Amino acid sequence: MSTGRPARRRIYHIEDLTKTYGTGPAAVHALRGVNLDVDEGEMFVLLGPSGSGKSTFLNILGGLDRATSGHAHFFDTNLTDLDDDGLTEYRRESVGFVFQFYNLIASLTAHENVSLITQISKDPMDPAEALAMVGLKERIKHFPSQLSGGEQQRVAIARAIAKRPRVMFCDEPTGALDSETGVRVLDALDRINREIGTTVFIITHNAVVAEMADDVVLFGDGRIVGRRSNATRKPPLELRW
Ligand SMILES: Nc1ncnc2c1ncn2[C@@H]1O[C@H](COP(=O)(O)OP(=O)(O)OP(=O)(O)O)[C@@H](O)[C@H]1O
Repeated sequence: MSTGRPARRRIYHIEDLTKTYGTGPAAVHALRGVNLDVDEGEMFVLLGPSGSGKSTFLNILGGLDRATSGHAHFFDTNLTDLDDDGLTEYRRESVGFVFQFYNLIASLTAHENVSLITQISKDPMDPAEALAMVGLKERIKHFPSQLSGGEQQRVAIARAIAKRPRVMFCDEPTGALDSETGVRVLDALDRINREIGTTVFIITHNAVVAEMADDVVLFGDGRIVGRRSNATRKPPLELRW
């Protein structure tokens, strides 16, 4: 059945992915066999209780951690086959990360924080263009201490997007923000997804955020226990919590 969406390439094909931390009686089964297909350009939201495996899953997809078994294909590349150098190259060229805490360098301006990444990227955006995309055109000369939490998070998003990654992984990007500020951060992610087609994954504890997604995945005890597609995406600026 047609979904009405244009045909897209598959960016991730995940098969029976498991992750166990530790061994013997102390072993923690963080992922117990996850299967998922993701099309390029999708906006994905991952929900689930604390400890259900969301961050572990994203860290493996982002090349920050390794699976215990199973496969994670990124287009034709099996991430689970890559050595450390291969994973580093994958992260550097294809992946942007946004975390709950912004990790900006306090002594550098917004523009300089973004430039640090563009200087080592193959085909970067102009840092000012990346900052304009997240609504910070007028703030490029400000230092982190002169910016609100939401603005600092948007600098972190500009830094992640400036190297034109194929995919963005965002782990609790609004976790430290109030609702009004949080929706502006989500709006920046929505804009990047729509305007340059970056595939975006957002982990959140906030079920309201799911309304802005194409697809919503629910984790429970190391497995995907639910998945749904939204017929329409709610604009982030209309979300309230
Ligand atoms: N480095 C690690 N060593 C040992 N156990 C770990 C490690 N990282 C995660 N775990 C465990 O794996 C399980 C899944 O953790 P994970 O962080 O993926 O869950 P989560 O759904 O992202 O939780 P939260 O919403 O609280 O961030 C938990 O039981 C956690 O304690």
